[in-house]
Amino acid sequence: MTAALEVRGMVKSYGGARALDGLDLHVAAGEVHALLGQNGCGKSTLVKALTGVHSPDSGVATVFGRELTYPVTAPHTHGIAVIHQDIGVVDQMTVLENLGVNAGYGTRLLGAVNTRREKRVYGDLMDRLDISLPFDTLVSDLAPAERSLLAVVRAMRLLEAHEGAGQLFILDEPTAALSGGEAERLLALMRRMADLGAGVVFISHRLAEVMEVCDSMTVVRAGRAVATSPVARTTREDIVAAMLGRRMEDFFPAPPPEPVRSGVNSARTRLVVDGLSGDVVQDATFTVHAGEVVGVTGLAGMGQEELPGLIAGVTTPRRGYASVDGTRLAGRSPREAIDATLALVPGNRLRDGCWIAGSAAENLTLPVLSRFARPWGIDSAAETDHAAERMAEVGTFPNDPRLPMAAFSGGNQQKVVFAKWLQTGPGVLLLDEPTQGVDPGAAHDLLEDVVEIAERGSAVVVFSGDHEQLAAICHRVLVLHHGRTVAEITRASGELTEANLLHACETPAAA
Ligand SMILES: Nc1ncnc2c1ncn2[C@@H]1O[C@H](COP(=O)(O)OP(=O)(O)OP(=O)(O)O)[C@@H](O)[C@H]1O
Repeated sequence: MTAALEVRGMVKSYGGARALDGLDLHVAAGEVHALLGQNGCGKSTLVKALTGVHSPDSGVATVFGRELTYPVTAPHTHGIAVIHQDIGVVDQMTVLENLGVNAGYGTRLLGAVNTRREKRVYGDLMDRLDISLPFDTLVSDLAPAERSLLAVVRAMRLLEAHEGAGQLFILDEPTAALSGGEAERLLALMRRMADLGAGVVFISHRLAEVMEVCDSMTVVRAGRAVATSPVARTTREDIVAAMLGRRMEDFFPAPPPEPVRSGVNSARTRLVVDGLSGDVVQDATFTVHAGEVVGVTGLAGMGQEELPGLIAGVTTPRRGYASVDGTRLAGRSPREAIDATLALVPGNRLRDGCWIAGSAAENLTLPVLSRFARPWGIDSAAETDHAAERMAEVGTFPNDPRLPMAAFSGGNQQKVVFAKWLQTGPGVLLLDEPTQGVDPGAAHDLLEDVVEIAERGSAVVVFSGDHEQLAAICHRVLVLHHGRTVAEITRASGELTEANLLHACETPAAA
């Protein structure tokens, strides 16, 4: 079979640290190939080397038989397209305008874009891919998966403009922010792209999806390929063992013992949400007790993205309120919520969670900076020691608080953001997609911390589209549909399963 991508002995160091240590990789044309590994094992570094963000120190990469020369310029002319999670489509423009952004094809010199012809070309392309997107719809009105489909269509058109080159698509955690049904649409498209002859590399921490869509996989550990095999001949447990270098018994920790919620010995109510409404969320009303882990889920756009910000005062509610330990929040500032010991670990790490140019220590100590204030200024040695301890607790790699956040892999940035809020000992902890982009080993460790903090008496709310995770770690899960709570599934009922949660999200009337 033709090799879409052949990498031999690729090495890349940052300073003294080797991110790639002689990496080998073979991706055949016509297959979906999973590139797997712990956070920081070198996956993004490989992608950056193939797309010219930086050059490797040594090693050879061949795309459809043509060897790349470094630095790689204009990767699309070599047949390489990368679809990132943050896919770079413009919300305020229509689908067609987005498709035209990087395409000069329809234009004549100083002439207008030939819209009819462009629509026909893209229409044919979408037919081949077995998808359809409404050309005149604003991208902001598309479903999340459709934004990714759009990015793929745009990339494919760009590659097809270079006849002769094959097509190598690298999808870097494209489904991380999608719920189950939405992710399926993208998986189907990946399959279709491979069936049309492209080589498709799927970088993901979501192993269920890998098992579903991929033909083969390579596991990378510390910059080297440590396992490669057809997916049909491996198991999820084997993959994780290859990633971590040890077997993991359970993918998720068990929730803490269920607190008693009513009666004389009942656990104290820590969070009250009463009639809270925003743009999407309507009349959210629930309580969370000390020691409880409560999930909130729904399909994309149903309100679970908005609710954490409403509770934490990041967005001012239209109606209703939240209170923490009896203190009613006005909902107008996050500071007020933080003072009431409510912590929100935000979902979009780059937008809300971290200061990318700052060091890990500066990011981590932000909520507790006053502890390091001395008459002469900040005691940065104490600050760094403190950050190193907290980072070790959540297993950040490398454990060097002086490095800028930009030097950490995505999953490790998430661990720093997590540690930042855990250290405040929150009475109420809101976690928005807490393990997005985090590898299964690290996700297990982070969730163990969540369980522990609940055991120590915090009230925890997890907002997530990952139903397997919610079913595993929560005492009960609320399901939102068009902003309203349409179901509450409890562990005690024995009904709290991944399948039931998905069913309740997709067919709310039956829930
Ligand atoms: N600009 C940089 N400066 C210093 N070190 C870096 C830089 N970029 C990456 N690294 C280091 O290189 C290693 C590989 O990082 P990379 O981003 O390739 O990991 P990854 O496998 O993509 O992880 P994730 O699954 O978390 O996205 C990590 O140890 C990371 O800290």
